[in-house]
Amino acid sequence: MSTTPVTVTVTGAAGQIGYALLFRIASGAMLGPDTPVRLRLLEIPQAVKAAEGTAMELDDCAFPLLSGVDIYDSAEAAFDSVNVALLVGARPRGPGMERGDLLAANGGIFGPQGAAINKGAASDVRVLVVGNPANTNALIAASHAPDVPASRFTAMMRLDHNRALAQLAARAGVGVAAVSNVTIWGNHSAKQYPDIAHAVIGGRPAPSVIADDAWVADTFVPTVAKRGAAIIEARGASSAASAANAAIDHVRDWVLGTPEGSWTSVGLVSDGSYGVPEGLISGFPCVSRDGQWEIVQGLSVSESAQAGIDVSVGELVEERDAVRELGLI
Ligand SMILES: NC(=O)C1=CN([C@@H]2O[C@H](COP(=O)(O)OP(=O)(O)OC[C@H]3O[C@@H](n4cnc5c(N)ncnc54)[C@H](O)[C@@H]3O)[C@@H](O)[C@H]2O)C=CC1
Ligand SMILES: O=C([O-])CC(=O)C(=O)O
Repeated sequence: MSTTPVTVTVTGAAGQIGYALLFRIASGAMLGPDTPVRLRLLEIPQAVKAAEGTAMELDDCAFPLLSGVDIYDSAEAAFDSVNVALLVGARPRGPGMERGDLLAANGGIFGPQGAAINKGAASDVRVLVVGNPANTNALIAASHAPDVPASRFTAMMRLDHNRALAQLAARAGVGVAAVSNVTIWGNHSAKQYPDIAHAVIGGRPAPSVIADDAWVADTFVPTVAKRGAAIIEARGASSAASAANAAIDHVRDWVLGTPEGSWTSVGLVSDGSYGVPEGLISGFPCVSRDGQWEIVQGLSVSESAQAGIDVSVGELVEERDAVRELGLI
């Protein structure tokens, strides 16, 4: 076992996702069974007491890998020496809202947090933004951290990716482990483009296993893209356990590597690949090698897929322009 703990900061630690996330990080599900972790919880002052309750429960689990829990209401203190930063703390949407409607309420959180990461984070810092609208919030945070490579700021597309795997597995009547290489392009929003063109089901191309273009276009794509709203409608609150699980999957693959032969979906800064304007944080098919995300290159993109990607990327451009207007980047 390694002896130096990895410092993991979780913002919004007293919230719903925080409650589903912290115990799994402390159990070793995120960084592996040999890596001790030191948790730093960031909350707003009014929620510090609730975070203290969560920290008491973490103690009571007696996790062998948990080397300490500290609670902060200052971003600078919480991100000092951080290796993995999970930016969850932000308002969730309610029924009838789109995630983009949260920009005005949440955008202001991510500039100061990006600046604090720039100031104090460890040189290997990896950042995952979960708080919505995640892609544009990640853009805001990255733009306040000029000394940190932009590729270290990622946005969570993994929940959409996992939703797509589950829908395909159910349709094909196979276990979810038999499905791979789905891509969620663009924005984590209702305009995302879930793409099965290169997906594999049980070793065979997904389009020929499913063999039903109408189901893909009229059922699969909207089910995945609108799943967050369906959960809010059913639960009366936004996805929490599945979001926490996706965050664990994202960071685990980033640090430990994606399984050989398969990729996942990551909100990563664009280098211009697949026509996505440079600098936007967009969903791409990605593999992780040696602890770095790389966009999978050379995939064929049909005309209709490109149209779907363009719509979603257009929304990212609008969000970027809106936060520019608000002076957030
Ligand atoms: N990217 C994704 O796939 C998903 C994103 N989300 C988003 O994650 C965010 C959190 O969701 P929940 O945990 O359900 O919400 P919640 O309302 O239960 O918890 C949010 C927590 O963040 C804290 N917070 C607010 N401002 C903060 C700040 N400046 N610094 C630190 N903490 C702060 C609040 O005090 C609260 O405890 C929401 O924006 C939600 O929309 C939710 C599900 C999936
Ligand atoms: O839909 C929401 O507002 C929460 C979220 O991002 C998701 O479940 O994908």
